Amino acid sequence: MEIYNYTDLSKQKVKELCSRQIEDDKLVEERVTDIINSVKNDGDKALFNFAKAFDKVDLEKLFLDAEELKSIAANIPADAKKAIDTAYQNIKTFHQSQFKVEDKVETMPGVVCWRESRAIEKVGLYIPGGTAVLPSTFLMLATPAIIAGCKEIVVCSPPQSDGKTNCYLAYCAVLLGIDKIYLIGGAQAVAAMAFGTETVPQVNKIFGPGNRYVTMAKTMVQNKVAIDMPAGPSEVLVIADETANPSFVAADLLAQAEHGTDSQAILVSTSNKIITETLKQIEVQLSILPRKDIAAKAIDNSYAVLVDNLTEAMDYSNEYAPEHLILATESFERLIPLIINAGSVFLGNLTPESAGDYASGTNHTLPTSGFSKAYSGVSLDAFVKKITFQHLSTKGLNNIGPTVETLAAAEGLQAHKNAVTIRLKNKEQR
Ligand SMILES: NC(=O)c1ccc[n+]([C@@H]2O[C@H](COP(=O)([O-])OP(=O)(O)OC[C@H]3O[C@@H](n4cnc5c(N)ncnc54)[C@H](O)[C@@H]3O)[C@@H](O)[C@H]2O)c1
Ligand SMILES: N[C@H](CO)Cc1c[nH]c[nH+]1
Ligand SMILES: [Zn+2]
Repeated sequence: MEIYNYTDLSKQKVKELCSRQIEDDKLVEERVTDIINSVKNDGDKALFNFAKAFDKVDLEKLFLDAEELKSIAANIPADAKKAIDTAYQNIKTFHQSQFKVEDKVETMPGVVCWRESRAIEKVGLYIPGGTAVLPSTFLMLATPAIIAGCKEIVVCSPPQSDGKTNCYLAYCAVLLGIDKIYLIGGAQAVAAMAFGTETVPQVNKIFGPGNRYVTMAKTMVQNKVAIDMPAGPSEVLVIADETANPSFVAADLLAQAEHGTDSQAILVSTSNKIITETLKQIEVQLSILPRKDIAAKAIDNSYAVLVDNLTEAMDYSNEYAPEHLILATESFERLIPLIINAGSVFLGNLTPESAGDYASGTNHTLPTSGFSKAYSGVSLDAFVKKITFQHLSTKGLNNIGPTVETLAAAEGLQAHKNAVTIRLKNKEQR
């Protein structure tokens, strides 16, 4: 892990350090284009072929039904079942609290405007399953979809080598009342949900994190379906001052590093001592991780920045726009107003990022690669559309009419003007 001194960094270097561009992005784009075209042209046949090529499995069929899921779910260990139940309750509680009915507003006498939410009817959820199968993502996506009232929820996740799914995902399906899991991974799953195949229903919006193939596919199908956001390789930025605990900081950095070799774990600190001790702790903790090779590579692609003060640290973080921001400092309260760009924030020395990954209640599907500059993470809002309504009474028509007539005339749109004039003139027909 390289260490930089913020005062020595040129603007160009900061930009470079904040970019998540990887050299073979072009290659991924070409591969994904081919995959999308195959699914578009050959439907299910392409999906069977990709399962064989990428997941090394000869599938008999492309999904598991409710009976099969129930029988696989029966194998879940009791402690895992309890943990999933607890996480589900917290996620449900937090997302239910996001349900808000907005007030009607009288913008001028007799002119009333308001917004109502309607669920997106058909949604597609992608649950990663390459380097690790993520039942937590199933909870994070399906829970708000159900609360929002989405009618059709299509779930895709890569198949295991036995052509099935694991007991944790199956248990989530049973718990959530989802009666099918499509055994499809990668860009091909995204293409299947975007265009539909003989077996996979086409959806209106695709949600979920994934590797570079999945994320590239999501960005490429956007002229056909909506997507939640680019939620690619996980990343974390930790701001630590001298009140931080280096072993906690190291643990948080490694937690995101173990997701994949292309994950990033960035440390920004006001203290040289904290940086040195954290790096030592990373070595110690890394050695006992089962996924140490993956995490070590991600740590190699990451870096630390030494800053003069916490305000400078926040400046760097806002430029980087991390998926996860950890404020490992007792002064976290005063930093909150300075946060401009971040997917989700973890406050103080006792709040591990893993709490948000699994069970605190916030959603872990978050924008990566600097997209937290413009996107929010998944929430209940992502599963609904907001429809605006307006109603004009006689008083309202009289009040607003002349304004609309004048503006329509200014734009040279006579029919627009007439739609008002005809009503103003025909008082008896109102
Ligand atoms: N941003 C977020 O909110 C968030 C949340 C959870 C996980 N993640 C990230 O999701 C990612 C999950 O990635 P994963 O790989 O474990 O699972 P994945 O399910 O995203 O990808 C696995 C699939 O990738 C496809 N694939 C693999 N190699 C390929 C190749 N060479 N060419 C074409 N397709 C190929 C295969 O179809 C395979 O089924 C990780 O990077 C993790 O950090 C992000
Ligand atoms: N950290 C991931 C989001 O970037 C979510 C996750 C799932 N399981 C563990 N972690
Ligand atoms: Zn994680």
